[in-house]
Amino acid sequence: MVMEVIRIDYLNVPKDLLKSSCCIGFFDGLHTGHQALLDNCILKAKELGVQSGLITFDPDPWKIFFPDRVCRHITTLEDRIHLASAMGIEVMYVITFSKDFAALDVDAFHLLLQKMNVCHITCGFDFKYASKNSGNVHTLQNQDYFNVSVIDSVNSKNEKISSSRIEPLIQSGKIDLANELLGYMYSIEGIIEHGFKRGSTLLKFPTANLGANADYLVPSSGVYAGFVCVNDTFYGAMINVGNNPTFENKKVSIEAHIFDFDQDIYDQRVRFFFLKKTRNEIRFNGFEELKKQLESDIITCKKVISREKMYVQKTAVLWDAKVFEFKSLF
Ligand SMILES: Cc1cc2nc3c(=O)[nH]c(=O)nc-3n(C[C@H](O)[C@H](O)[C@H](O)COP(=O)(O)O)c2cc1C
Ligand SMILES: Nc1ncnc2c1ncn2[C@@H]1O[C@H](COP(=O)(O)OP(=O)(O)OP(=O)(O)O)[C@@H](O)[C@H]1O
Repeated sequence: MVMEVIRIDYLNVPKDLLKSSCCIGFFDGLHTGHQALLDNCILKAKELGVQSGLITFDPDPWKIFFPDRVCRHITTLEDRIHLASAMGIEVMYVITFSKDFAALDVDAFHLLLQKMNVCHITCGFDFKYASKNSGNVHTLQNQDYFNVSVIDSVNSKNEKISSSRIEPLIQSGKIDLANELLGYMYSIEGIIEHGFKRGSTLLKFPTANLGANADYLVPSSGVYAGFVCVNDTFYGAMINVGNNPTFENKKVSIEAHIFDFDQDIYDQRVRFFFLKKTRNEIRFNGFEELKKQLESDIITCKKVISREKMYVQKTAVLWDAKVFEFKSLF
């Protein structure tokens, strides 16, 4: 079923919205902590016989208050919409975040939710809202319009799972740990661009170069076992992030050698999935050394991918894709 996406600009709420049970927050990453909120929200919707909804904000509040700061994310708004739908949410309310919206007091915020026909709210124990974060779970529970479920902290290793905990894991290359907290494989979407063509000519290792959407967090330099999703199919791949020190490139590139793949995908929109970092980027003394390393990278990355079958399947389901089985290791 296609999820409905409804924009709400300031207090202009479309008329006749259906009754809903909603969870509320920014939800970058829709990680395993967020997923507990979604599960409760969907359960309550079923109990009450109403739609399940997710209320989020766009743009990121940080962009409104600090417009000059670089602000990267685990997921774009489009990803959040896609993942929420794949996780069973029926309607997504995207509230335009502005200085006026941020200035609403607690009562005005409650009134907005009532106008949206929300009859149940699910939020986390630390949810804050309204002007200067004056609203919290206690003020939310102390109004008369809707019921509230507060979800206790979902932890890993005695620490709350949060978007801000996952971000540095991605940026430092600890992708396997980030994936554990996300519950699926981290990914970056973009368009395949032309590289320097050394891969296909001199190295005989063709690579697809990703012109990544600038909203995403980029994993640190190094080689990763992962996948490239082309036309709803996950192809096993080894991905390099870095400036190719052997060739002293000026710019950091994100490129993948896709296993058993020979399609022309220039200018296509694709998604790179990161499973696990296998090594750092190295400066080699020429093509031959690099080529030898790439041959052994294939074996290492195929082994990593073969070990993580369940995990991969879970991510593919979220992205409505099938997984292409690459040829044997040798
Ligand atoms: C799995 C993989 C690992 C790589 N490792 C390195 C590396 O350690 N050092 C390096 O300088 N370049 C590395 N590269 C990048 C190659 O130098 C690059 O693919 C080659 O120069 C072709 O670039 P082009 O597509 O822009 O022509 C790696 C590429 C891949 C796909
Ligand atoms: N681990 C968690 N356990 C329970 N509730 C959570 C957890 N993480 C987030 N929430 C709740 O999910 C909603 C969305 O929160 P938010 O988008 O701020 O996520 P976050 O991961 O805490 O982000 P950040 O790290 O940027 O603060 C809020 O209601 C929040 O209280």
